[in-house]
Amino acid sequence: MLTPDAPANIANWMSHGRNWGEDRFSPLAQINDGNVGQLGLAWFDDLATMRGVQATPLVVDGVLYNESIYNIVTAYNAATGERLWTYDPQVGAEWARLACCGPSSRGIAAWEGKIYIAALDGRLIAVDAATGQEVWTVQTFDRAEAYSITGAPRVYDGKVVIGNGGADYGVRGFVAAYDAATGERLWKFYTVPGNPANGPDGEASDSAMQIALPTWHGEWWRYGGGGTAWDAFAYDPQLNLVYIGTGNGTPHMWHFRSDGQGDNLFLCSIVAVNATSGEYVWHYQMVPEEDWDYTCTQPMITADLEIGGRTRQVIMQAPKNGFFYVIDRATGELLSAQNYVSVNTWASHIDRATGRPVLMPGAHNTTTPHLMSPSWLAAHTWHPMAYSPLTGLVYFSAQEQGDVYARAEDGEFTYVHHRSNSGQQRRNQPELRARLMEQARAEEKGYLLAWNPVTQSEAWRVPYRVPGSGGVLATAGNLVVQGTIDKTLAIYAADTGRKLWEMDIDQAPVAGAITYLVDGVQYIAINAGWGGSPVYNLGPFQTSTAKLLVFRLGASGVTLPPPPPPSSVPRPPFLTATEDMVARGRELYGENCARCHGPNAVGGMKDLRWMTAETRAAFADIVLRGTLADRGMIGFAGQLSEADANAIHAFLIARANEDYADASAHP
Ligand SMILES: O=C(O)c1cc(C(=O)O)c2c(n1)C(=O)C(=O)c1cc(C(=O)O)[nH]c1-2
Ligand SMILES: [Ca+2]
Repeated sequence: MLTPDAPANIANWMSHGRNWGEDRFSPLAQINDGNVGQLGLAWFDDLATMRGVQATPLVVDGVLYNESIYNIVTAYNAATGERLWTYDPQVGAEWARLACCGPSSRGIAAWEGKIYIAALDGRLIAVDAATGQEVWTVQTFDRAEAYSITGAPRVYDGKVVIGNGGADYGVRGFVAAYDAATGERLWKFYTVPGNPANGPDGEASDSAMQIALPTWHGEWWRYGGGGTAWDAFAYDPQLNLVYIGTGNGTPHMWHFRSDGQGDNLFLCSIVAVNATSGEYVWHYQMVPEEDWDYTCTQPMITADLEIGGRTRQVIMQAPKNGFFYVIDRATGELLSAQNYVSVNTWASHIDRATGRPVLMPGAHNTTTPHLMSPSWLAAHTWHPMAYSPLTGLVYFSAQEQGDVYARAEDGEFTYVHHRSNSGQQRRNQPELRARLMEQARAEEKGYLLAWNPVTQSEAWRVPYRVPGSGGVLATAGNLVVQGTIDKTLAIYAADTGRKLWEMDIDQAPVAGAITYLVDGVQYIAINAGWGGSPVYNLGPFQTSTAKLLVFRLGASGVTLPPPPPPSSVPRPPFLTATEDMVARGRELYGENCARCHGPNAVGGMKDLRWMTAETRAAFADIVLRGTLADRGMIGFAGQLSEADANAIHAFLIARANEDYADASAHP
């Protein structure tokens, strides 16, 4: 059986992180630091969407499998770009509302002649890799709950492992494994406990809930509790362990979720489970008392490192909270942890003896607004990370991006099904809030970081203008490949960070690149489509559609279509609403709109500051009655009133007036 790790598989990119340890390091070196200057565009495919495309393509034996938005999968001849088949699972556009950051998927899985698609609406679908014909489909979650899937499935030992998202709305996270041949469910592992009155779930490997239960208080199960495994997994076939990265709690505010008590296992943890049974083996919790939408679903990489004169089997992660962790992957013991960005609002350090963060005074949320950096916007989020065993360095997109947090007053928080249930309030002390927000924006940084996991120190960095650059690939050609927020694809020397090659592509890829070999020729491929979490740094106008780009040495003659001319910035209407109404709109915007349209209404998949007069006239119809539902902007009539929509519009007009002079100067 040809596994992703097999040396015979050097030409392929068969699994999400290339191998089961997900190091995103390719031993291919035909394209290298000596000749990368000759890299040119070999072929591309226009994905015909303005949404972010986050998927890592796969390549198996000369066929490239790619996934666009709404889980549409296309197979290509990997050398020529000829389309072989397309499979569209027909995901309803309304599911985009339950995906915080767009209807994108981070990828697919391949195994024994099948391609596995984890659809946004919870279906796990196996299609024939040769024809794109559906083989089997199972529904992985209850469609009445606020779950969605954006993460890539993985196949380990003939089992398809898949998690889900939804902790920002209110669900109970779990991971399940299905027989890759038949779709039969083999195990299910909950990441947080359910209502203790209901007893164990006989269908799940539930023993770990006895460990988790004492760490929860109050009535968290009413809200689901969270802990969703929405992105990263890794697998060690010798230890027979599947590593699960878990997410934040629901509601975000610890005070409302768990009466402000307890660690709340297994939120923001790595949990190792037995690959055969789904039974708990060990856990390490990065963020006890989770209170900030910090997630530990970030990419995990296994490696064998020389630490203190011994070879250690480790798993590494750089989660949202800004610390880089090196953990023994057999036992879960913390070997080291060091901050890779400035973290001085959350924790001073991680105590080696207890493995716990030493929180800064004032880190936990109160009703007074305070600035947290890192914030939910993440010091590093799902963007693929790479590790080169040749340089011994880990490469990832790091950023310093704070945000203002304050929790609602007691009695002010009411849970609403299918809605963002953060437990925050965005009204108190608006002047303090505005000042902190300004400070956060002024302190923003984004860079490509090369990190030594043994010494826990920075090797080099490439600073960018702003946060928001993409995933990373490392190769034996001494290359590190990254899409940048400056709308380029860039390649750096893996040992020094020196820039070797860069191309304008009029798109800022957030996804990770891959590399593969067909008929002795090495290619580099990447999805270039900007969107997802830090959705606001590209400026008000994103111009080109998303594209799959494929490069090789010496390619010439293939050029991208010229970018459409930027549209001008429409002058916003005068602000006539009261301050109170704007404040109410700010709050509603933060709870309902910010995840897609950007914090503080900057950027997003549609920048709402720069609506045309026609869109403004139709605002309530769009927001409440879903007149743009076919584009994924579903109506919020169940959650918002006419007055709410007007308040949100007033807030957007206020924001547009604040920023108009700047935006019209730099369209
Ligand atoms: O709590 C969750 O279940 C959940 C899910 C997702 C997701 O599925 O994309 C994200 C997050 N949280 C999240 O916290 C986050 O920052 C985030 C960024 C992105 C993205 O696609 O860029 N997704 C998600
Ligand atoms: Ca989240």
